[in-house]
Amino acid sequence: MRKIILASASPRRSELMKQAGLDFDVCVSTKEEKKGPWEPEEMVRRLSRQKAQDVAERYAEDCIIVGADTVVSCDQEILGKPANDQDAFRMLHMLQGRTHEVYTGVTVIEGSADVRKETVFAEKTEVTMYPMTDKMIWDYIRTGEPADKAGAYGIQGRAAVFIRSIHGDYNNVVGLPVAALWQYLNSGKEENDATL
Ligand SMILES: Cc1cn([C@H]2C[C@H](O)[C@@H](COP(=O)(O)OP(=O)(O)OP(=O)(O)O)O2)c(=O)[nH]c1=O
Repeated sequence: MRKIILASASPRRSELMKQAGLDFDVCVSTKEEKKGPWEPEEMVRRLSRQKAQDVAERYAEDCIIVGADTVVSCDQEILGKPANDQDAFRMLHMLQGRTHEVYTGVTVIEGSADVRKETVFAEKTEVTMYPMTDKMIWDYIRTGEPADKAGAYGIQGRAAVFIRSIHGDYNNVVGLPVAALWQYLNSGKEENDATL
């Protein structure tokens, strides 16, 4: 199996890769994310590609680069990380008591500098939240959890108590649809060549 490079600073993505038994190094993209007027699925596909391509430029040897990007979508609005606490409140106030979508895009770049193959895919998970009072939202914001998370919540953390149901891959909400990624990396391989 070729060396895998995770092009992400997200500790959640690293944890999920480890959980899947994948052996990898981390190399973080430093390019500013170029956001455009795209639909959420197109947005996460493009941003995951930007991250993977930026890191791929630093590796001439034969390897596999994985980039990912996660956004929340609600009322035709794309929610990334909140700019500040007020913004986190606005996002959580919008999301509470209803259903929204979480999209994660993944780009896999394989090969060496001479010949590279790019694969891009995206997963959608629907998340339904219980109603939250303003006090519940502010108490949650004070935990500090929303700051670095798309949509201002972490399903894997304290926000778990506000989740009524989900439809789709849980890990996709946490930032990486690791099953789909593992299946892709292992597709077409003989049993003895699997990365388990
Ligand atoms: C909705 C949700 C998002 N998130 C996180 C996943 C992502 O880390 C983050 C969205 O930000 P991203 O820009 O996708 O990723 P990142 O900035 O953390 O890392 P990098 O750009 O280096 O790859 O939100 C959770 O951890 N739990 C959740 O429930």
